Amino acid sequence: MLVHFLQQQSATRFLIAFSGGLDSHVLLHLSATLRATYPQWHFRAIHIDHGLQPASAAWAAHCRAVCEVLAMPVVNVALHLQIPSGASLEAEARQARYAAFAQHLQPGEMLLTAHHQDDQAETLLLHLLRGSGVDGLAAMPAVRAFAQGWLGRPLLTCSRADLAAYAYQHGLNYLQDPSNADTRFDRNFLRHQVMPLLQQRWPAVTATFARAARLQGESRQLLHESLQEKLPHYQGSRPGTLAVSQLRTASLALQAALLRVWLVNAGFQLPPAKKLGSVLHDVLLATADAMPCVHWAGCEIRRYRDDLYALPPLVAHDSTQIYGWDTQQPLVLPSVGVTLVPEMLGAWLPIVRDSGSAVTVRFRQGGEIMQLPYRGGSHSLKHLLQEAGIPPWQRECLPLIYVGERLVNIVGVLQVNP
Ligand SMILES: Nc1ncnc2c1ncn2[C@@H]1O[C@H](COP(=O)(O)OP(=O)(O)OP(=O)(O)O)[C@@H](O)[C@H]1O
Repeated sequence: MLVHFLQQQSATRFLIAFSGGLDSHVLLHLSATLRATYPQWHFRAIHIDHGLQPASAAWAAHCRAVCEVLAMPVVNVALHLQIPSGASLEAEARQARYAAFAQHLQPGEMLLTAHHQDDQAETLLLHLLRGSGVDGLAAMPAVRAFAQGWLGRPLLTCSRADLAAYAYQHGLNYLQDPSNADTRFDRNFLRHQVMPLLQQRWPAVTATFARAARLQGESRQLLHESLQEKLPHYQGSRPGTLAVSQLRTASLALQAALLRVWLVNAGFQLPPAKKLGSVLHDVLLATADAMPCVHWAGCEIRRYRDDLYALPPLVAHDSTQIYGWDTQQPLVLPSVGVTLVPEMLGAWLPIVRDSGSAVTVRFRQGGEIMQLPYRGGSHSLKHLLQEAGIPPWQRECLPLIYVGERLVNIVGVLQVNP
């Protein structure tokens, strides 16, 4: 089954996530035995030492030794985790583990983990217990994009018993993590208490659950494809935004699904159900002049006029700063993440260079004026920004380029020539 899985992939380089436990030891061993017959495939392993158990350094040494015997190149990563008080140790370790995998995965390489059918059944149940929808119930896909390559799970069709039989047959010496027996953890409780009971009555329950997850995965994919097709019809007036009025014509279920796809496309973490509800009720239904904001880890949803924005949290910025600019080099403005280049001065550049006029970059304080000769006279910055539809939270962060005391460029919005 590993051969069949690998033959279906476009990748030819594989990084095996090797914890030293039964499942990943079998995966490592199977991969090592394939090398003679399939020289086009290249394998290496990675072991992460989370440093959370007294024996973890000895486990890392064991993994190194196993890889040496199998002549398998291995990357050893030792993590020094600081677990914030109140945080879940498991969740923090997992996050750090996947960050390390991502860091070491080469472009076009596929990370292989040893998740199997029993893991899949447990994952499905855990999601069911959390009240997940199709995304969660699809549990773990066999292949998904990951970092600069992919994450593949070639053993999803094998049961734990199959893997144990293989390990026994080949005399594999694998590690047993004592925490796997601790039924205070939900997954272990399902594994040791719930699944055996279900198996007494429905012997094929593990395979059945895994099939249910696979079917949900297919539904998820169809849904995803159809939503990606629909999304452009809901585009707002500015790049990356959604049109509130258009969204409101959709059913509630479609609104929620479109929001999720939009957020995932933009690389944001999905909101908890309650937050998504707030976006649907408080933001989409707000009056046109309201400026609601809903936020969760790494994301803020804001609305301005008819556009819905998803943004990284705004960082505090000192708008009283004034930068002098010699216009010879680009000017980096770290507080707003913008770099100005001399060409932004347009026809002012030769004048500035000849006359030696001072060029400064400022931010909005209130009361600024811009002269627009082609529209006759002076216009307030506030009015010009409103006219250009710039949302209020962006206004304080827009660099304003001055030649002497004359505002000549509202960066990204409006520029005037001499
Ligand atoms: N310390 C580790 N070093 C390298 N690979 C690991 C390590 N721990 C886990 N893995 C990989 O992840 C797979 C799943 O491990 P495990 O079931 O312990 O993790 P989980 O937290 O339950 O699942 P997930 O990684 O999906 O959250 C293992 O089969 C192995 O391939």
